[in-house]
Amino acid sequence: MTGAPTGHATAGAAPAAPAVALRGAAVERGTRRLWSDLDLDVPAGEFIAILGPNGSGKTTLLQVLLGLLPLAAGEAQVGGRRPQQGSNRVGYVPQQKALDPNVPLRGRDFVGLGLDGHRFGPVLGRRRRERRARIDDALHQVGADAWADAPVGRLSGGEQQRLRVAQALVGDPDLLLCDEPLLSLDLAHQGVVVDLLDRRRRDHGTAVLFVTHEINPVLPVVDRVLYLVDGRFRIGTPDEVMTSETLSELYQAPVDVVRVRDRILVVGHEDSVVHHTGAADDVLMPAPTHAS
Ligand SMILES: Nc1ncnc2c1ncn2[C@@H]1O[C@H](COP(=O)(O)OP(=O)(O)OP(=O)(O)O)[C@@H](O)[C@H]1O
Repeated sequence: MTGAPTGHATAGAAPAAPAVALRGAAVERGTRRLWSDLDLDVPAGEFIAILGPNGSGKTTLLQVLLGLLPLAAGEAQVGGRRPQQGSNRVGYVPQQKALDPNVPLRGRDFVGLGLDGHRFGPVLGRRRRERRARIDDALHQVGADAWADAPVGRLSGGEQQRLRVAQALVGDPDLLLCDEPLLSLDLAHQGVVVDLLDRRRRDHGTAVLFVTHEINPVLPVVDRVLYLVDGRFRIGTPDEVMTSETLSELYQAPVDVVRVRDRILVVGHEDSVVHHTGAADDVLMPAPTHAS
């Protein structure tokens, strides 16, 4: 199932290469094929949530698009080119790992790592001021002005996570790859980050691939879902993919999907593995046998 792209490319603009194009793509880790035959076009401005249990290959897909891992079969393009390591057109929010408490970087240094040297050249005079202004703006967008000069290793997990988002945005990317960027964020700051990414894709046409175990915080902004389970996958709108029938087929076990107001609750049975649906749902849903 493939839903119609609902991107936000500017009307009247010359047709551009999609932000991401995958054709017959397959990935392997060691001797294990994680998924194959994946076709996906992501136009400018589209917001795609990537869901699936632990180990289904969500992060691996981002690594392919970052040019860190070759496909085992098929083709991948980012902005019409083969994925390249270190591309300044791609912003990346990696899966969260606490930073070393002694890392000798301030918040603004950490965000500045998202700007490449080619574009700014020697950082002197006007360029230096321009660079500083962009970093300040990125810090401000994630509400991190207060710790611009604080050592990053001493910040909380959520504060560090907001700096990672600022670092991904500061380079003005065409594609944002986000690996569980809401982890460690309280509900208010989850909303800040989701609104920021949504504004970014609407105003600048940045395509967003957003790996998450929790669909509800992004449900209002998601165009399509790519749901990966044990080599099987579905692509489509949330209404197409997030159904009992589709998820039961993917998990090959009974899964109930229930809509409660504007939220989706996913309940697994026996050995099926389902994702959490967000802290606010925990009171509403029975605990699954396993939850990723
Ligand atoms: N560098 C590596 N070498 C070998 N196997 C790897 C490597 N990185 C990941 N894997 C394996 O590939 C599989 C997919 O990993 P991946 O990180 O893409 O899953 P994921 O869907 O992002 O999972 P999670 O929800 O736990 O983050 C896992 O079984 C993992 O153990």
